[in-house]
Formats: sequence, C-alpha cells, structure tokens
Amino acid sequence: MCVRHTCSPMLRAISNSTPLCQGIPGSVWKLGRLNHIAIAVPDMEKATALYRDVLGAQVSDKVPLPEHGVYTVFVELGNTKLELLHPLGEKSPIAGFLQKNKSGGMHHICIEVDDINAAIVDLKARNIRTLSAKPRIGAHGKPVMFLHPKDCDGVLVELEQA
Ligand SMILES: C[C@@H](C(=O)O)C(=O)SCCNC(=O)CCNC(=O)[C@H](O)C(C)(C)COP(=O)(O)OP(=O)(O)OC[C@H]1O[C@@H](n2cnc3c(N)ncnc32)[C@H](O)[C@@H]1OP(=O)(O)O
Ligand SMILES: [Co+2]
Repeated sequence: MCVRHTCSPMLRAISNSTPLCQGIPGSVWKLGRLNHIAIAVPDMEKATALYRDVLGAQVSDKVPLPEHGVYTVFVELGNTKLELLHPLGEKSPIAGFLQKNKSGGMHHICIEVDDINAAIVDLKARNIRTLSAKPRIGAHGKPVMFLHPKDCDGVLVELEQA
C-alpha cells in the first residue's frame, strides 16, 4: 500500500477500495501489489519440504526456466507468494549469490506495475539501471524487468506487468 494512503482515516478508507499506489504526479504508470518474494535455496527439495511439510503451505511443482537460469517453486501465502529459486545451468544469475550466501537467502522482491514499458522508460531517465535490454517473459507468462540492487537500496527489484 502506498505510504501516502495511510496518513489520514479518509485516505485509508480510499486505499481500502483502491489498493494501487496513486503513482507519481504526472507519471503514466503505477506501482501495484507485491507479487512475490524470492528466496535462493541451495537444496530445492529440502526448501520445498520445509514450506509444504513443516509449515503446511501449498506449493507448486518445480518448474525449470532455462531462459532465466533457474528452477522455481512457488509457495502460496494468500496475500502474496514466495518464489524458491535454485540455479539451472552454468550461467545462472543466482550462482554468485548462493556462493556468497551458502545457506541461501532473500534474493529479490517482485512488485507488479500497470505499464512495464512506461515504468522502464521513466526509471531509466532517473538513472536506475535495468538488468536486461528489454523485458523478458517471467514465471507467470508476463513481461518482467529487474532493477539493479545498487540503485534500489541494496534490494534486487523485479517489476512484473500486472
Ligand atoms: C523467473 C523470474 C520471475 O520471477 O518471473 C525470476 O525471478 S528469475 C530470478 C533470477 N534472475 C535474476 O536475478 C536476473 C537479474 N539478476 C542479475 O542480473 C544478477 O543476479 C545481478 C543482480 C546483476 C547480480 O549479478 P552477480 O551476482 O553476477 O553480480 P555481482 O556478484 O558482481 O554483484 C554485484 C553487487 O550486487 C550485489 N548483489 C548481487 N545479487 C544481489 C541480490 N540478489 N540482492 C542484493 N544485492 C545483490 C552483490 O553482493 C554485489 O555487491 P558488492 O559489490 O557490494 O559485493
Ligand atoms: Co522472481
């Protein structure tokens, strides 16, 4: 929820019916819901068993995404999802992260946007680095774009077309 919506009871009431952020004045795109939080894991079977068998969550099958260099398992949480990630192939973008974080760790957050192409143009103009030349099709069959963690307070941010 947009922070500005919580500053008065009236705005809070509006935000209950309008969950999307209002956006930046004059800007043509808006930030939406948290789609997922991704966790890089060294052992996918063990991590899946933790969420399914120990914590009782509903989990998806393991899906290989060779174009992203990862295997994914999605954990349903009701209000959002966890995306468990394990490297696939020699050039996986999460290999370096797992080398530094041997037990695994939080890898990225994914926030929906209502117009990913407009968001990219705007963010590039604000010197926020994007990590591919153009959006790629992500785990949900929709265009996604990653923003450099050094330009986002140390957090790797994935934007997904809503
Ligand atoms: C399927 C799709 C979906 O959900 O739809 C997905 O999620 S695919 C999910 C997997 N795909 C991606 O992550 C694609 C975007 N990611 C990338 O392009 C890469 O992973 C980078 C973010 C550029 C990092 O690459 P790499 O680890 O090779 O670079 P590096 O070791 O030189 O890292 C550069 C600096 O960024 C930091 N760094 C690296 N990964 C980070 C992360 N996940 N969160 C926060 N900081 C991170 C490093 O510690 C280092 O900081 P210091 O210099 O201070 O030590
Ligand atoms: Co993701």
